[in-house]
Amino acid sequence: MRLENVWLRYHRRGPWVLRGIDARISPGEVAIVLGRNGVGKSTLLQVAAGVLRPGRGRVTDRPARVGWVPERFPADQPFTVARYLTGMARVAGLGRAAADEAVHSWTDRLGLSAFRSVRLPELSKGTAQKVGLAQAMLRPPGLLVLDEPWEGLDAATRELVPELIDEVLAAEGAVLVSDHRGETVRLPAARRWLVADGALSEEASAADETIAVIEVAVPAARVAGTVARLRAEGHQVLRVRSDAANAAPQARPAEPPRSAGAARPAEPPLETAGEPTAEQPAATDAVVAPAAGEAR
Ligand SMILES: Nc1ncnc2c1ncn2[C@@H]1O[C@H](COP(=O)(O)OP(=O)(O)OP(=O)(O)O)[C@@H](O)[C@H]1O
Repeated sequence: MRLENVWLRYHRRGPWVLRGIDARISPGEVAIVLGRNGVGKSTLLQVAAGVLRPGRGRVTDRPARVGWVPERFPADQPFTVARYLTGMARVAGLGRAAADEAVHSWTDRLGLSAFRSVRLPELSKGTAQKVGLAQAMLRPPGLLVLDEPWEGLDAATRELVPELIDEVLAAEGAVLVSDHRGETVRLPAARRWLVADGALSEEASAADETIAVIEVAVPAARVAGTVARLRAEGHQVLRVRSDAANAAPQARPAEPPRSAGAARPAEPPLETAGEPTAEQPAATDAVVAPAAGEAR
């Protein structure tokens, strides 16, 4: 999704809150929107979510399904939790049975089961906020926009927010989130968008300096080629070890993976001391990390 030269003001002659914002977020990415109070973070999120229309400029390629969680859930509605969520699920396009199932599963997951027949205005702020989260997740969103999602939530649900974000990212959704509590330290891979004076700039992400270590199991015959390929792609190979437990026949893939390297015959062993050759046991873990300074 792209924001292209987006300008927004709330009143015809009022000051512009957003002034020519250009930004882009891709599937599988999360961006934290930062900035001092009143600078326009919520405004930007609402434009991204499609709640506000820019006065000038446009938003393109917004995913069809947007989950929008406002900072304050609008609880002044005369519905019970179950009725509200079922209605929202139907609006999101789910059939009756699928809507009931989604409501059941999300109220369970967010600890709302006991509140299904409670009317929205009777909920505490934190419980109402959970209803807001549930309605955004009833159908997996292509874009999830969370305005201060940790505000007022109990500890258990605060822990759940990064999990929900990860699920959206894993399904190739994108996530925008604002946070003044510092809870986004839980999202180390997030991009950081800074709003100031109506403009947006991107801070260097902590993820750019952070190294992640991935353990990869490959058939022993492919080790040398895999190691060579990973190095050629700029990754550091930290260690290669044989893994007797994984060498059992049922742990092997029925067919070797059909990646470009895997399709080749066993490559000659690397000469690095301690690295295995094609004669070593059937399953081996290569531990890799991105090379220092590698971009995300
Ligand atoms: N509905 C509205 N009508 C008029 N002005 C508004 C409205 N909503 C926000 N504003 C103004 O727009 C500016 C940006 O507000 P916004 O809520 O986007 O900031 P924010 O960075 O999210 O603030 P906070 O960190 O306090 O939540 C502020 O000056 C605010 O007073």
